[in-house]
Amino acid sequence: MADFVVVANRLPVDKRIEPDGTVTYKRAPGGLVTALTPTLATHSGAWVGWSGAPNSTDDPRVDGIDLTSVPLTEAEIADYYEGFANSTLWPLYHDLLVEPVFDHDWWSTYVEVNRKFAQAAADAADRGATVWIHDYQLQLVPQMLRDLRPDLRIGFFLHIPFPPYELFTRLPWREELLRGLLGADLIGFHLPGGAENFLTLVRRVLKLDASRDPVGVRDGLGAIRDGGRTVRVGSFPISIDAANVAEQAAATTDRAAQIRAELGNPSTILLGVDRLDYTKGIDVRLDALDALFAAGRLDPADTVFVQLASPSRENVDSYIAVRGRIERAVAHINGTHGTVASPPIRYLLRPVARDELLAYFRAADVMLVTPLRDGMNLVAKEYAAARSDLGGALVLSEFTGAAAEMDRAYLVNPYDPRDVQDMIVAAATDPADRRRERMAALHRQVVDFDVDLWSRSFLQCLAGAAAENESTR
Ligand SMILES: Nc1ncnc2c1ncn2[C@@H]1O[C@H](COP(=O)(O)OP(=O)(O)O)[C@@H](O)[C@H]1O
Ligand SMILES: O=P(O)(O)OC[C@H]1O[C@H](O[C@H]2O[C@H](CO)[C@@H](O)[C@H](O)[C@H]2O)[C@H](O)[C@@H](O)[C@@H]1O
Repeated sequence: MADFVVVANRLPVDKRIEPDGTVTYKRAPGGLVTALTPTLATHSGAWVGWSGAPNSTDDPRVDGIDLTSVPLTEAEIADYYEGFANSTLWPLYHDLLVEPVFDHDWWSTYVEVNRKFAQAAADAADRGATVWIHDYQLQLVPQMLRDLRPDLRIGFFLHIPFPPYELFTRLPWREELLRGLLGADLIGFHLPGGAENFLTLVRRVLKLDASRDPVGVRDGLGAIRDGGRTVRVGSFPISIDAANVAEQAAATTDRAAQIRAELGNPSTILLGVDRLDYTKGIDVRLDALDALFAAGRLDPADTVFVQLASPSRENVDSYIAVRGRIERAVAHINGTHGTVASPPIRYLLRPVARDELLAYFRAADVMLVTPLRDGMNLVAKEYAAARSDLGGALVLSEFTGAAAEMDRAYLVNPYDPRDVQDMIVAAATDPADRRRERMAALHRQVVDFDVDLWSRSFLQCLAGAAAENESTR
């Protein structure tokens, strides 16, 4: 039994089957696992999640963490993960960038799968344990778990934007989702705006007494009175292990120089690093580069843009469509502005090893992070952390959570093509001392506000909120 349990859609491990048939597990390098490893290591920690493959029941122990697999059938993966989570909630919570699908069968499967996760968490948690539930895939788990185990301290964190009343209330299941979340003692969002949207929804849809004061960052929590309990609501912007990224990136100097040489030593290397998702605005930056080459504002013979894309949710129609759009744009730009020997766009559709990624960060003169909407965007923070040499420049969409903290980036409105073009040119051509001064501020920001602060501040507020509820039980 564990006294600290993380519940997330995915387990934090990569499973490998070796050529001789033996199975090995390696800790996945994701932000969440990095953030929570210290807490998991100092407690008897457990992690409840899905392996990413159908019907997996392995429960390995990796790096001192007990992993509990929630097995999902192929039909559940289709209806819960690809369906309700990523074809209904994901587009609805990301400003309707594609049309969400409202399907009652998907909803039924979402309820059933959330129940499986709640039961697995209830089975893993010791008496009075702290359980931290993550993200939009599991919004019903807090209340389901509270019904099963009223003794637990329950926190919930949403990693994606939380929409305003006018969008959220399109959901036929809006009351059930709000009620599901209210099972937590503390509900965390990246930004105060998400927390305030939630308070408004609870007041208007559920007619509960919810505070109206602005929510602060890691402070100034909102409060909802629900029967005898108080549910606290706050803003906790996630970050990265910046010191570690900086140290590892500094060790890639040789490889970074080699990358520049492999690309033909152009004057300017631009870089994009993303999951292949329509929210990330990969097409926004490609369109801007096409226009800049056509107008002669950037020289395609002396500029290279490297887009490293990681395949994502490949069975979902909107992801198949965005891949097609991006690949057509890459072919169009190279065909129009390049030569056979030196195409200005280099595009890779597979995940890149961590060290290699850090070397690309060190090689890039300009990092392009142009999402149309993004809860946080850890790539922007990784780039700033990697540039302890104070080189490079970050072009960052105002529609990312990261923009709220990284205001010394070259901020752009991704919906305004001219603004994106102008900012790319400014980031590439501003005097070196101005670029350096901006990067120094960004680097300091990510080092000072790291992922440890994120998890510590959330867990501290959770302990306070839960103790308050326990004292009135
Ligand atoms: N092509 C890639 N190869 C390797 N890692 C990648 C690639 N694309 C993205 N990543 C990593 O995945 C994570 C993405 O996190 P984030 O920017 O917050 O967006 P999201 O979680 O929505 O994908 C970062 O840690 C980033 O380094
Ligand atoms: O699990 P997948 O379907 O493969 O998707 C990967 C993750 O994508 C989302 O990430 C979000 O969380 C990041 C960290 O807080 C944040 O920076 C980013 O803006 C979000 O998009 C998703 O929320 C995770 O659940 C997925 O595991």
